[in-house]
Amino acid sequence: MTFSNDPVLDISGASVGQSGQTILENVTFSIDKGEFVYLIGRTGSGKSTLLRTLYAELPPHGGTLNAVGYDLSNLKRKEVPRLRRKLGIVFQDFQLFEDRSVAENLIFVMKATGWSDKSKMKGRVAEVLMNVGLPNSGQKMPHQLSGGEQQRVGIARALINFPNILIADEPTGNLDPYFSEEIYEVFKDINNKGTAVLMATHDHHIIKRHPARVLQCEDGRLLDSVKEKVTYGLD
Ligand SMILES: Nc1ncnc2c1ncn2[C@@H]1O[C@H](COP(=O)(O)OP(=O)(O)OP(=O)(O)O)[C@@H](O)[C@H]1O
Repeated sequence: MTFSNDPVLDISGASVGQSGQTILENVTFSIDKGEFVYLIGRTGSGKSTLLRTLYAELPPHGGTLNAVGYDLSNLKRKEVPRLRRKLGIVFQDFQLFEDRSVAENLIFVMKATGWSDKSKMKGRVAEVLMNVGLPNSGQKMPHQLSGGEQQRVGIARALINFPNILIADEPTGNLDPYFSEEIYEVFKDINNKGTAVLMATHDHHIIKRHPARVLQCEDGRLLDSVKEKVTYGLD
């Protein structure tokens, strides 16, 4: 159960890794409702591993991990879809179905997550497309959209079930700088309305232009700019 003032992510003494290898140890941080936090670190430092653990694609190797009210160390398989309704995921490569329209991409996720009322689905599709600044694109096919617009659809999809936090793994990694800025603005707009954001990025220009709390993966540890100096690429 999540109470209104509980952090959306509350991680203490956690180890994360994959294929039996631990990548980050003693990871401790929490993210409150409505916070905006960057996750940085060199290639291979463990950003994706941490994010994939948070959305239950990888099991934690130890510690206490609470994500949107779910205990990730004891998560039952049937709870994973419920966790992912409260925690929206945005990918670097958009991961849209190329043979379905924008609206159909969104409706696919809605049906898979328990929506059935057609008029409610239509209403929610219009709402999330409005939230990401694509009010008239429901009938378009992904290939008719720019990369930046396709990522907006990816964000709209992550918003469908009113998540408490958006977790984004290098959402601007496939975009040129103009679209990167635009996508940042979409995240910030959503964040200003109360949804927390945890964004992994290599884009130090964005962090410099829009400073916020930074978590940094370095040498198997996670540094937190609230408590210590983070350095990688920011000086
Ligand atoms: N499937 C896998 N099995 C075992 N080790 C892996 C696997 N995928 C990645 N790794 C290792 O885990 C470590 C962390 O990788 P991860 O992808 O989390 O880093 P990252 O910080 O997200 O990097 P990038 O910025 O390139 O996305 C790396 O040393 C990598 O080689």
